Amino acid sequence: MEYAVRIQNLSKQYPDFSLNNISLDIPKGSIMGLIGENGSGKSTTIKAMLDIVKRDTGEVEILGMDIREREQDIKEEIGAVFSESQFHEFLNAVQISGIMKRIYKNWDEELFSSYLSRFALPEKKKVKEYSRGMTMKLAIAAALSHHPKLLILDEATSGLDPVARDEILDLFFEFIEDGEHSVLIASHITSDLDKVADYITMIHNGSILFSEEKDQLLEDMGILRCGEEALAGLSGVRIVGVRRNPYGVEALIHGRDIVKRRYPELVVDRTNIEEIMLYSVRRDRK
Ligand SMILES: Nc1ncnc2c1ncn2[C@@H]1O[C@H](COP(=O)(O)OP(=O)(O)OP(=O)(O)O)[C@@H](O)[C@H]1O
Repeated sequence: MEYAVRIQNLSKQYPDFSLNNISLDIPKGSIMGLIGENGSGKSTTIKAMLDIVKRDTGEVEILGMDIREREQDIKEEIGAVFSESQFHEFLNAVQISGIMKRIYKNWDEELFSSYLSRFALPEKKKVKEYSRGMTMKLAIAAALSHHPKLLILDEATSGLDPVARDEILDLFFEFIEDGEHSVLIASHITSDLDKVADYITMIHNGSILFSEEKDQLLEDMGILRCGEEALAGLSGVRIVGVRRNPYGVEALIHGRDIVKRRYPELVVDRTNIEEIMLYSVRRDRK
């Protein structure tokens, strides 16, 4: 398998936080969703991976290149969007295009202009007169207009309404369609990742809880609703987290198939990324 990104044992120590031995691979042509609570280390992972903050340990290979050796070449191949606005608020889209042309060898004015029309972004309006959603769309348009191979988004869709988000998600599908382009999205909007991600990595307290193929994860895991006794009597099933209510228990488990086969009398429902995230974190807090 070819990889767009390979990260091995990436660590970064801040006075009150440490990112611990993060290892993760993003196969070429796929969308990786990075999830985790506020402050879990998603942005630090992205920044350390891109050498925006200095990492303490670890190896990072992007599109087969070492970021420390070929930073400029790699930056030409990456489109990155962060949640904070990247453009000076007194600029308009035309002026931004002029600046980007000087930064990126492959800057494509026509492509940028076509994204502006597609997202209904006025060319002459200053960024400060844009809404938050418009600013995010502008940043995504700019990130895509130098023909990057890898798109990295850190909470970039959170300011968008559901219609605009859907539009952007469609764009991501188009982007990876040829198998040569890949996307890394750090997002709290787990429903977006349910829709588009091929892989999900969850970070918790600076460490990776899991990094797996989404379909496999959703196929394997399930929410079991039963009584305390039935839960205690399960075998061959790994319990990730449990919620108790007056009527019984709800547990996130690995091995939905095993439950169905061995315990046909029990109810086990499909789950989604949001439940996986909530139960995984609650386990830690019990
Ligand atoms: N420059 C810095 N100096 C010191 N601590 C930092 C710095 N940047 C981030 N941190 C700390 O690292 C931890 C992880 O922050 P990070 O921004 O990576 O989390 P996140 O998962 O992206 O959170 P969110 O979902 O809120 O954006 C936090 O405790 C934060 O205070």
